[in-house]
Amino acid sequence: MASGGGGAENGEGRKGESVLVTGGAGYIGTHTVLRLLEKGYVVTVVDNFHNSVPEALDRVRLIAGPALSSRLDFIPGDLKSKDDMEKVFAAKSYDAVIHFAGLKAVGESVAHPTCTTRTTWPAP
Ligand SMILES: O=c1ccn([C@@H]2O[C@H](COP(=O)(O)OP(=O)(O)O[C@H]3O[C@H](CO)[C@@H](O)[C@H](O)[C@H]3O)[C@@H](O)[C@H]2O)c(=O)[nH]1
Repeated sequence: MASGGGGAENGEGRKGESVLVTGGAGYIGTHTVLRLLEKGYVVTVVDNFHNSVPEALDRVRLIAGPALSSRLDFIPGDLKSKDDMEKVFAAKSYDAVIHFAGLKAVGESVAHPTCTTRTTWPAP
């Protein structure tokens, strides 16, 4: 997160700051989203469920409870699609982006090297 004011430096988070989490339905993503909500951030997840399921975000909402979940938005989207990304950035402004929507399985990267590269280093 950017520095300057607030309590982010001592681990308190900055209430109301908006964070976009790509791949927020994945393993590390869901844990991070939950922690961000607990810290007071407004969180938007973009994910195409390439390697996860919608129920993962349902479980985050269940654990977080209705109050914290009211600060969680989900936008379906593919990082390789310029149209999808324009929708994500038209929806609101973000104070920070955390990029977890990477493909890193060795077998998949050997079988589909172009797709892996374009996803992990977004092309649009
Ligand atoms: O083009 C893409 C590609 C991926 N994703 C999403 O990005 C997320 C990536 O999450 P995941 O595949 O779970 O990766 P990690 O969170 O890095 O977790 C991986 O790495 C962990 C640490 O090694 C392991 O414990 C997990 O089992 C393994 O899934 C998933 O929701 C995907 O659907 C997209 O949205 N778009």
